[in-house]
This record gives sequence, C-alpha cells and structure tokens, in this order.
Amino acid sequence: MQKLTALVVDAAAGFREQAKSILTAAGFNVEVAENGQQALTLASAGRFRLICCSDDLPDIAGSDFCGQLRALDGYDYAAVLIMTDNDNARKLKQALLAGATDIFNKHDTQELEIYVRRLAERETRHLSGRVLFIEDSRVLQTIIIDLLTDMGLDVDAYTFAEEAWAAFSGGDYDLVITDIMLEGSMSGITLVRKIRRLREESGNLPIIATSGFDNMSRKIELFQLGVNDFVSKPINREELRQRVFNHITSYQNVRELRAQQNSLYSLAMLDQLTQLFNRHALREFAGKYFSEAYRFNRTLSMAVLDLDHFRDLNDKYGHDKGDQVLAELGNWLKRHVRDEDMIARWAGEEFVMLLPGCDAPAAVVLMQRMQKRLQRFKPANMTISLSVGVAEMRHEPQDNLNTLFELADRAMYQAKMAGRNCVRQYQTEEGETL
Ligand SMILES: Nc1nc2c(ncn2[C@@H]2O[C@H](COP(=O)(O)OP(=O)(O)OP(=O)(O)O)[C@@H](O)[C@H]2O)c(=O)[nH]1
Repeated sequence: MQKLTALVVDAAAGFREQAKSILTAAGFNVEVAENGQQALTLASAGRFRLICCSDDLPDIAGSDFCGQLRALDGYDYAAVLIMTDNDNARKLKQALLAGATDIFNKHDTQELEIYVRRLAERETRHLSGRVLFIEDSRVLQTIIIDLLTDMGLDVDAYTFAEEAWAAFSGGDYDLVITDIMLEGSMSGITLVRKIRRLREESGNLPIIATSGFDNMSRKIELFQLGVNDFVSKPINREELRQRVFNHITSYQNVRELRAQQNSLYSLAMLDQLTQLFNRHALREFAGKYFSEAYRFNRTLSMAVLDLDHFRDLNDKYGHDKGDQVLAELGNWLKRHVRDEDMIARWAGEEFVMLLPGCDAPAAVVLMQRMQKRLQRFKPANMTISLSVGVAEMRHEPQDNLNTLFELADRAMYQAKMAGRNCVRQYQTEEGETL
C-alpha cells in the first residue's frame, strides 16, 4: 500500500499550518515549502501523493508550478490542488490546463477537507475480492496479476476462455477482466455472452474488456453485449487500478445492500423458528392466489393444521423440545407441498396451506396421506399428530383469506371434536360440506 504523503506550498505561514493540520487529520504525512522552487526540490527528492499549492507563490505562477511538477518523474497521477483566495476564472482555467487536479477556495476549507478525506479513504481502503482474469500474453498476464494482488485481490488467471468459463461456475468472483481476442476456440466475446446469459447473481458480475483494437464500433458492440468497461492496450496500470477499484467497490456495495434487503425480508416474512412464511407473508401473498383463482376459474383450497395435545408435550418434555418439534415439522411440511402451494405458520402450533388447483375432496385425500406419513416421521423423536380442517373457495365476491380461513379453522375444530388426528372438510349445521 502506498504511503500517504503530501506537500503544502504557500508563502503564508498561517495557511501552511492550517492546510497541514487538515491533511494530517486525514492521515497524510505532510511536508511544507514556502515557495515554488523549494517545493520542486522536495518533490523531485520524494514522491508526494498530493500537493496543495497556493496560486500566488512568490517566485512562480501557480500554472507554471503545475506544469513543472507534472514534468517530474512520478507525478503523472499525483493530486495537485490549487488554493486560491480570488476566483479569477482565467487564472484558474490556466492552472487546470497546466495539470491541476482541482481548485479550492482558501476561505472555505470544508471542500478541501472533504476531498482529502475521501482521497485518503480510497487510498488506504483494503480491498478484498476475487478476479477472474483471461489474457493470452504471458508478459501482460504477469504484470496485471502483480497489480491486482498488490491491490489485495485474489486472481485466477487463464490463457483460454474455455478454462475460465469452466472455473467461473465454481468460483465466487467480484470482477471479470477478459481480453477479447484470445487463442483457442472461445473468444472473450463468447465468454461475456455466456456470463450475461446466467440468471443467477453471477450473471451481473462487472466485466472489464481489454483489447489492442481500439475500434469504436467494436467498443459499442461490447457495451451492448453487457461489458461494463473497456481498457485499451497497451494497458496503463494506474487507469486499470482505478477502474478495478471502482467496479469492485460498487459491486460489493450492491451485494451488501442486497444481503441486507434479504435479511430484512427474511425477518419480515419468515417465521424464525420454522423458516416457513409467517402470517404477515400469507396475508401479503394470498391476494394473488385468490385473484388467479377468480381469473382462471380455478379451485383453491385451504388446510389448517393444528398439532394435537402440544401443551402436554411442552409440559412433559420442555419448551425447547417443543420448539425443536415445530422447527422439524415445519421443514418436513415444506417438503410435502408443491412449488405453487403456500405454507405458513399461522400461530403457535397452527399451520396454514393454500392449495391452488385442488378442490376440497382432493385436499382431504392429500392431508390424509400426509397424516399417514407423519406417523413414520417423528420430529425430534416425538410421536405427534395433526388435526386438519379443509375448506374450498366458493367463488363468491366476498371470498378472501379471512373467509376461507374461518371455514377451514372451523373444520379443524370439527376434526378436534371428532377425536383429533383426522381430517375434516367443513360441514354446515345442516350437514352440507363446503
Ligand atoms: N414450544 C413451543 N410451544 C408453543 C409455541 N407456540 C405455542 N406453543 C404452545 O402450544 C400449546 C397449545 O396449546 P393448546 O392451544 O391448549 O392446544 P393443544 O395442547 O395442542 O391441544 P389441542 O389443540 O386441543 O389438541 C401451548 O402450550 C403453547 O404454549 C412455540 O413457539 N414453541
């Protein structure tokens, strides 16, 4: 990692001190000079990452100082900040043309503070990540591997796109850098196309293409294909370093944000004990089940499943054992429904299933089969049983989750009354099933 060094050049001792303290606070080691000549001597002896220079030096104009500094060996990419106390547009433009990076007002140092703090953060940030790198020139491969590992990155380097593609599916990468013209039967373009066709997250990975053909229509084609960036050969190390830095950090920020969103989603929608959807999620998604049933005139059934004598199990074996039973049962139930069905933990020991395309008699048969299997499956080594109530949507305008739940819940109660461990379809007092 580069050492953060800065040089302040100003004839006024007061401003030198002020600038020095701002830069020191941002993490720079600071040297000072009173005039341009002294600064140029110091600059050629050392290598400063940042030079903060007055536009009003006693011996040399600010723009000339910039020009002479840039001509020194190793100052191509240094940040040269011109400090001014008058906003003479012409003078400032001259300084920019002569190579100044930016211009700041001496009387408003807040902007300078923000700039140096951000630069220091960027320079000292420890990158970590994995790069898939494809380049068929051995010499260039070595140079770029050095650059990337120096940035803290792990690199998987390949000469052929075929090998890289084989490695891609097994690796958790943060960036792909690929040459476009490669030896072998697969080109860099085919590799990019294959990556972009992937549906999973890795299909969105940032890709930097490199090529010796600096041809505009080829570049445009590459961007259309989904390449994020392009670096022409011969590769400028510093340019590639900055581009890699930007792509890796923004990709990782997006990933982190997505992970946070997922964990918030999981907290909001999933029951933490069973990892099934919770009641809130059932309410959220039920609308879709009902509207599709109306639209396509499909049947929709609901089953309410309630553990029998669970209080006794808790009392006899403890609440932790009860929790274990619920967690294992939840997992087991999830594996016994189809992808389009929905299962949620409604409350303590009560679960709800929405079964689209399934009428009530079919749901009864399904639940009876499940009950049979449950006798063999002993969650947490406990023999348990379920009372199940089933009801079918009647396709009446007021049908919704609440009305269907009410019927299925009443059916579940009828199953309890009938001695538990059985399935009941809701029956009206007149004996009509619904
Ligand atoms: N371990 C555990 N127990 C729970 C949880 N949620 C609810 N319960 C317990 O589930 C039991 C439900 O008891 P009841 O409503 O009387 O029902 P039951 O004992 O299963 O009897 P029936 O439903 O009539 O067969 C209570 O003891 C609750 O404390 C939970 O998250 N973990």
